[in-house]
Amino acid sequence: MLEAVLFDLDGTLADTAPDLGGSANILLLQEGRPQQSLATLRPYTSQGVRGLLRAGFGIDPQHPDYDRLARRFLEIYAGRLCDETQLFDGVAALLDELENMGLGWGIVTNKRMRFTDPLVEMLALSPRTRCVVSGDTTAEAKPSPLPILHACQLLACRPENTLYVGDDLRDIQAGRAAGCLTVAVSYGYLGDSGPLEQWGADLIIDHPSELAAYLASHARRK
Ligand SMILES: O=C(O)COP(=O)(O)O
Ligand SMILES: [Mg+2]
Repeated sequence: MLEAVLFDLDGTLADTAPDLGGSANILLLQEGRPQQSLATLRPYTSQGVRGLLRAGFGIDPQHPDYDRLARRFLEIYAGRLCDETQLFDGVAALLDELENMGLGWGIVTNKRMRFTDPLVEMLALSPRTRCVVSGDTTAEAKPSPLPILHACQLLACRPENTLYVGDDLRDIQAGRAAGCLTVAVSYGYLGDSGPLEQWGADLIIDHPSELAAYLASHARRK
């Protein structure tokens, strides 16, 4: 019997790529570098600042300019967390459906708290989500199972009766390591982790409505 559904944030609940990519382009402009299209930056947004600096500047954390550029990028992003960010099509209806079914849902993201908390507020999800676990809430971030296990404690649900939904290989790895059922979404950022059919997810969906349909046939009222 399903007890709860936990979601990744970037690339799963919310399309944060326009603000992350937009922030990267502001930084590129300030540094006198050429702009990148959102289509180019989009797959890298799954890896947060590290991915965007790799895409925009071709640098990794070992590079001497990395810390300075990462700090600047995060300052810029903090000022435009939700200018263009919105829930993916079908997410609002899915969350309504979960609540109608009496299933609690929560957020487990690798985004840091200082960005997650205001963004969740601006997306009007704060009163609805049963937990917000960020990349720095627990000692380790995904692909460690710790954040998901922490969320299960907060929701008082058993991992084996919980779905974890995400758009990156590390989401599926974390969910499986926590003992959850896992769902991979193909509409997110996917990253560079190879075909999602090979991630080992229990279910793959192309649109949030497919999860609603799956839950309607599997979930029981609490
Ligand atoms: O900001 C990140 O590092 C990625 O965030 P996510 O875990 O919600 O996809
Ligand atoms: Mg994601």
